Amino acid sequence: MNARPDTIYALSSGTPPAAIGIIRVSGPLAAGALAALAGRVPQPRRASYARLRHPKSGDLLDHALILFFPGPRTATGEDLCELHVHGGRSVVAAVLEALSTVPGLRAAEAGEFTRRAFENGRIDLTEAEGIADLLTAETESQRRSALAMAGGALSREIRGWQEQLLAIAAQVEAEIDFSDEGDVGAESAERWRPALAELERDVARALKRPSAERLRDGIRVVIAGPPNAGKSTLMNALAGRDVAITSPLAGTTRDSIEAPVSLGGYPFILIDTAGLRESQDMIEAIGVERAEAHLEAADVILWLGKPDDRPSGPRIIRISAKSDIAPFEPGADLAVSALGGEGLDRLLALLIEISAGMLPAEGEVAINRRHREAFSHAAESLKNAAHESDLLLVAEELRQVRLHFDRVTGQSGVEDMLDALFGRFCIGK
Ligand SMILES: Nc1nc2c(ncn2[C@@H]2O[C@H](COP(=O)(O)OP(=O)(O)OP(=O)(O)O)[C@@H](O)[C@H]2O)c(=O)[nH]1
Ligand SMILES: [K+]
Ligand SMILES: [Mg+2]
Repeated sequence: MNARPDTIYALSSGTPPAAIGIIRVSGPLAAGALAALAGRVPQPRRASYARLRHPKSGDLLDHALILFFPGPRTATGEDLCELHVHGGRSVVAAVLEALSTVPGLRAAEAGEFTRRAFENGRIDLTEAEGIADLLTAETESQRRSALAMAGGALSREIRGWQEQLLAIAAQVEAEIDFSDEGDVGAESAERWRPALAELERDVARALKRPSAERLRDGIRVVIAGPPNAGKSTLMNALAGRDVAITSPLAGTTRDSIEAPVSLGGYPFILIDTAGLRESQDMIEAIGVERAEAHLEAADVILWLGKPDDRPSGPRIIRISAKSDIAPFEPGADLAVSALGGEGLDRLLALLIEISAGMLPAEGEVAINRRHREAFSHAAESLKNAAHESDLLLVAEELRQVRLHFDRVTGQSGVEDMLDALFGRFCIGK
């Protein structure tokens, strides 16, 4: 970073018009910006009323609430101020324009406030990721996991591991020094091995955590079966809206249709597919191929065919469909009438029960691909260390483990991913 960073500003609240608009200014000139527009800098961390005037023309822009937060104990780690103005389009535009005339100020880029928080050590990388996830969270389970991550749940855990690692490494180093002096007793040696094994277990357990990608994109529920089984009707019933065309004609659905839905606070992607049959129709045949590909990638399959014909897959709910007019299929898990509503509640409950195991529990964080990669490298090095007898090599493996942990929290080797991460944020965050 520069010795003296730019002072940046942006509208941090939602798109106008709105009741209020909150404009944030961060950087060494934040107080100066307040002085330029409000004529004074208020007492730290106290909201106060001010008339905002254009610094050049002196025109009255708005009546506002202003706040000043002196760094470094602020959201960005810098001097920070907020202008709570009326959220009309032209009010916000006028105040932003006025700020642009203050020398040394410039408009913030997407995610730049959060990036400064990271660069100034206010948050680590996992917390920044948690904030990014929180901004896009649409379901309860996404919000809970993102909140835990943003609140530092994963950082705290890694900090704990780093401490254990440090203690182990110190003992290994001490043994290396002793063995140089040639007086190490074999039985006093290697007391650190159990601690190493424990750390290895902890990291292995973390690797089994639910995937953040699945949490973000939803659990893939594929509705499949022969033509006219009632798949699209069930899709519409579960989605609560008319997503797919239904009709008495077999072969109505020819392409797959996806609908993201939130059920019981969990994110799902419902996928309706073409009825599985040998078809002479080329387009329908392609649809059937797609259906089979979806079945391969499904997290859960809702099977509406004969229970014995079911495809192989991890989790299958065999549904005896059209229970209002059709007899129960022996071997099915439950009877459902998508039109009449019978069995829909039980199906929903079953889906949610299955999903609960795939998504993070209360207070637990899901880990993303980046975390997973670093953790599996760390696990690999921990394993190598555990099987190594040469203490110098053990020490080297432990050093590698530390670097992998550092990568997760952003202490090292992450420059390449920072732009990608902070680019996910909107301007003003
Ligand atoms: N009585 C009754 N009819 C149903 C039910 N579900 C679907 N149907 C009817 O069955 C017919 C076929 O339903 P679809 O939902 O189009 O079946 P599909 O499996 O998507 O059919 P394809 O896309 O052609 O493979 C339609 O006429 C629906 O109204 C149900 O629960 N009860
Ligand atoms: K049909
Ligand atoms: Mg259909």
